[in-house]
Amino acid sequence: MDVRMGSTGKFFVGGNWKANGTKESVSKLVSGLNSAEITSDVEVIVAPIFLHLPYVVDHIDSRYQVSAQNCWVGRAGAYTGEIAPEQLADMSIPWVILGHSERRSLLKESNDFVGAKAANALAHGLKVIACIGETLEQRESGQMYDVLEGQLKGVADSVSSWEDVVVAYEPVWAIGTGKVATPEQAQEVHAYIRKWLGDKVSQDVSSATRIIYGGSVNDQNAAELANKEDVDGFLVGGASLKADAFATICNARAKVPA
Ligand SMILES: O=C[C@H](O)COP(=O)(O)O
Repeated sequence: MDVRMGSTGKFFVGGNWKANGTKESVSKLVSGLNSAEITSDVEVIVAPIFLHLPYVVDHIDSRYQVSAQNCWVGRAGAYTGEIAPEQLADMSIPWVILGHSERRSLLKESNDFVGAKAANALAHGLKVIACIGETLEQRESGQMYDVLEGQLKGVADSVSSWEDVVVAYEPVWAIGTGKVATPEQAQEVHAYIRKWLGDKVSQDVSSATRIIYGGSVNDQNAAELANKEDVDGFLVGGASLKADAFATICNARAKVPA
């Protein structure tokens, strides 16, 4: 087993459906995924909106796991509009995406808040895809590593066990823009994240934690990115809404010559 590939030893691909979908389109997407050919060497997660979670849990093939796109920072209770991690667990939802840049920018989620949510989700038995990433302005003004470190520290300060954490590096400038990071850019940042985990958390966590890339991944560019040493998978937005394209992305590592 490749020790970098986390406890399951598998390449990891998440499909973040964001706030997309109707009953009809989600039903078609689930059917398409159920008949897609996907290598067994990959762990695949799909993340519909809260409303569609029960349908997807009930109808998607067991080759896929289901994720929420957010959860509350505390327990269930008087928090209007929120959904607590134990409620997701009760609905057989094993994963949650936290700290996505759309929530950080649009909803002003801070590094500490994301870290607290991650710790709370883990404490209630969920697995966490923790997202980090810099804006173009931050990259071009030389602040990229400070920004990434602040985001990593937000998680590391709150989380004591990393076994059920996947880190998603998603440069904001690449999300939904069609401007994918080059394989070299992705590798450079993934290597930085792995080193940071080794220096600040532990070598074991650094070796075992999967670091996945997100930002304009599609069926054309996935294989080249998957070939990079520290790219352990993908978090896919737009292309995850098409079953064929998503299946190709899921199989991207399998297509890379050893
Ligand atoms: O969570 C997924 C990312 O935001 C990437 O989205 P995208 O593939 O549409 O660029």
